[in-house]
Amino acid sequence: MIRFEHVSKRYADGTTAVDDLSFEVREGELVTLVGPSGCGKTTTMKMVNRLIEPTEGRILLDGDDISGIDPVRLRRRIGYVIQQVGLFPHKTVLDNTATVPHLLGVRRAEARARAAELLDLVGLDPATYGDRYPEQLSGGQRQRVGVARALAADPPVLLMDEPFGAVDPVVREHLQTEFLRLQQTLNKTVLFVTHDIEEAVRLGDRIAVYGQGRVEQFDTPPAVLGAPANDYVADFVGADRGLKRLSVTPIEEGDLEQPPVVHLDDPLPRELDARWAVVLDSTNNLHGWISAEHARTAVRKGDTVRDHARRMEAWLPVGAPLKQAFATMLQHDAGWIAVIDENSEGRFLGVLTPSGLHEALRRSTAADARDITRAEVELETVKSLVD
Ligand SMILES: Nc1ncnc2c1ncn2[C@@H]1O[C@H](COP(=O)(O)OP(=O)(O)OP(=O)(O)O)[C@@H](O)[C@H]1O
Repeated sequence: MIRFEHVSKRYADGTTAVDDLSFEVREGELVTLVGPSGCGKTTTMKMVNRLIEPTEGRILLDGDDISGIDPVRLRRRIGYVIQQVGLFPHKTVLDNTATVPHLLGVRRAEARARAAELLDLVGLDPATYGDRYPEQLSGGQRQRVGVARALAADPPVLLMDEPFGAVDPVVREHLQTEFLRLQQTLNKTVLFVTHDIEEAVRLGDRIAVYGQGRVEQFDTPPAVLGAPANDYVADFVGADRGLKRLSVTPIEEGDLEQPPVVHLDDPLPRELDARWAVVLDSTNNLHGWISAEHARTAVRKGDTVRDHARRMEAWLPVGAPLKQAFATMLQHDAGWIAVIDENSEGRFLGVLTPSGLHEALRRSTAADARDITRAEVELETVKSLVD
């Protein structure tokens, strides 16, 4: 979708801002560009909408060399969100959002109706906020209007340059969560600049880690965290990368163990093969659990599992991040957590235990595929937490 082919940018004063960049952002993919200040992220982004022209190489959008596309036409296909949102101070929130479609010839009423939908989509009630002026909004609300405005012309591509950089960490996390949810339905092709590795890892399908003007590693968050390409990347992602990887590694079915299972209407068993069993209903959905000791001591003639089962307080869908599993285990002081398939009405799949969690992390490093020994991959932090 967006393809960089040996792209370099040298400024007149001799600064090489970007040096021989080659990578591709696939359709519907969110790629984060992360690196320290001055490493060339913004330059990379501005070359995509031709605010800056490369000195060498070419950039293709949907297979077309953008140097042959009129910049104004090009920018209609590309939404742009920047940190200083740049809203028009004398226009209302609704009019700010409707500006671009209106400029593109959409009738005013239609543009405003669409703008109202978009404000709703980014979590701002148009009835409450539509008639306000930018100065009457909080920083986070202004950023949302910035996102809504960039989406207004429905461009297939979004460029986002530190869009959540100017708000406090709590609002920032909130905006990130909302943006991820939005992206799940919109499926835009997104290039997202940040200097914050946590943000890059959280949002990116893939991450480009920049050194000075060069991409040092371009890979998925688990791969960057699990197998940094070199010392520079390892240093940049931080010593706690093992922990960070917990947030980007999903629970897979293969990570799960199969405990003994009983059904609600079964007679209460006197003996179980383990200290506890999972209790399912007649459609194999998760109901709860039962402890072996309780079954042994409490059983009376004619009792069924239903009479003694305890409801499950916590479970997770398959695909949830390991961090959530770990947090849930800690919160409930539980040695295992049940995992269900939300797509098939909550069918029980198995349980995740600390050792399953540890194995999942190992898998996620792709260490074996890269032929590096497990000892080289930093798992110690997590290991010490779960052992
Ligand atoms: N017009 C210019 N003339 C000369 N050098 C420039 C110009 N614009 C940017 N640079 C230099 O190019 C390099 C890359 O700048 P760029 O803005 O792309 O970095 P960045 O990674 O986005 O940094 P930040 O996170 O601080 O925004 C920097 O060293 C910067 O000083």
